[in-house]
Amino acid sequence: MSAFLDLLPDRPRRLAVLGAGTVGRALLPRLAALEPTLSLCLLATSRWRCADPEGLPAGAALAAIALAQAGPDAAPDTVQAHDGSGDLPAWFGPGDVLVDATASEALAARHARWLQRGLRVVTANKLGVGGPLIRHQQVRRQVENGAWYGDAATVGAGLPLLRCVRDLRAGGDRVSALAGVLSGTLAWLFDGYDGSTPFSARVREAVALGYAEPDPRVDLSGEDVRRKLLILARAAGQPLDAGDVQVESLLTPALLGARDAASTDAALVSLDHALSVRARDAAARGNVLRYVARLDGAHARIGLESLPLGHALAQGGACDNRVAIWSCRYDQRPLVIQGPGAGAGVTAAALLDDIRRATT
Ligand SMILES: NC(=O)C1=CN([C@@H]2O[C@H](COP(=O)(O)OP(=O)(O)OC[C@H]3O[C@@H](n4cnc5c(N)ncnc54)[C@H](OP(=O)(O)O)[C@@H]3O)[C@@H](O)[C@H]2O)C=CC1
Ligand SMILES: N[C@@H](CC=O)C(=O)O
Repeated sequence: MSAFLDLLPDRPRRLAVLGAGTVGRALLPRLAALEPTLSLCLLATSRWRCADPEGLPAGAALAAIALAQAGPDAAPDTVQAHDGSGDLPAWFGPGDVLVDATASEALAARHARWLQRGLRVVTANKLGVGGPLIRHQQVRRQVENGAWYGDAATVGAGLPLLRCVRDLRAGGDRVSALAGVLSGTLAWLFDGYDGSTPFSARVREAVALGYAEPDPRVDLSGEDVRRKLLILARAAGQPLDAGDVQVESLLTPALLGARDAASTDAALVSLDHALSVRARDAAARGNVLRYVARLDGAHARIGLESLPLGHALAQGGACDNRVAIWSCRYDQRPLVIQGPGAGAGVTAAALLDDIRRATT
């Protein structure tokens, strides 16, 4: 069936974009580059969606959903309420492209089933291949059977990290170790931080810049980095699960206990003292703080490190990710990849690249 549809000359592929937040909104204007081979037919947030098998104008769909979100009574006829479970219209089928631009656990749990149905899945959501090992394995099984899964945006916001690890393995190389800064938010927070300004104010800025996860505690706890390290480790042939990674969380009890966005924001000040002490201590030694992920064989750990200024992993600025890869080929001096690792623009561009690959 999928192969048959792929051969149809005059039917643009349908595109569904789930998620219209920082990343989803940045993707929409870029889709014009893929017309007329691709037609946006579904746009959804967690509670509302616009859908039309013949195609939707992206700007109007976004505006209609925004009206519905502002107040259900204002919802235009073109918008329907939905339960966020990822049920798709019957007309969305094999050969069509689905983009997951959410951080939804429920949607990530559907990736393998969507692939099995013949959909091409492109994701910024790390909970698919960076979630439970079994979920990763289900997705890989579908890919081995010919399904198309684009996950470039999940690590380094599209930096050629995952591709590099996979290419090394495909060429018969063996990735023995990885080390790097994998969080754009934490890179940005610790870039130039010497403890003299409130860390909490920096976190608020990183959220405003669109670097942080929908809940910034996912960055501060190391959970976002854990997901990325799992994705890289699995690509390197290490079938690790979340519990195999030793993680140093930066969360304080006050942040752990926060119940909603407002109390999380208020609890951010609890970070200020502890982190300023660590930053001043590092500065006194001529060092800087970096939140580093390390994989050595099957051993994985993540945490805050005090590194000399000249250290390879202390380089890079702003939200840069910087990752060193050791393999048989790169055994004496590692291969190093560096660049912006978060932000709406680079992430949306990485999704667009994957959508283009999925449709050509
Ligand atoms: N920001 C970045 O730099 C990067 C982000 N990513 C990943 O991109 C994803 C999105 O991040 P971001 O845009 O910042 O997050 P936002 O919180 O800004 O947006 C998330 C969007 O997803 C929607 N959503 C949530 N659950 C569902 C659901 N079940 N069905 C349909 N839509 C749903 C939300 O709707 P509602 O408004 O109703 O809640 C919202 O529109 C995350 O997984 C993140 O890890 C990856 C690389 C870089
Ligand atoms: N919150 C993430 C966004 C990209 O994955 C980060 O800061 O790296």
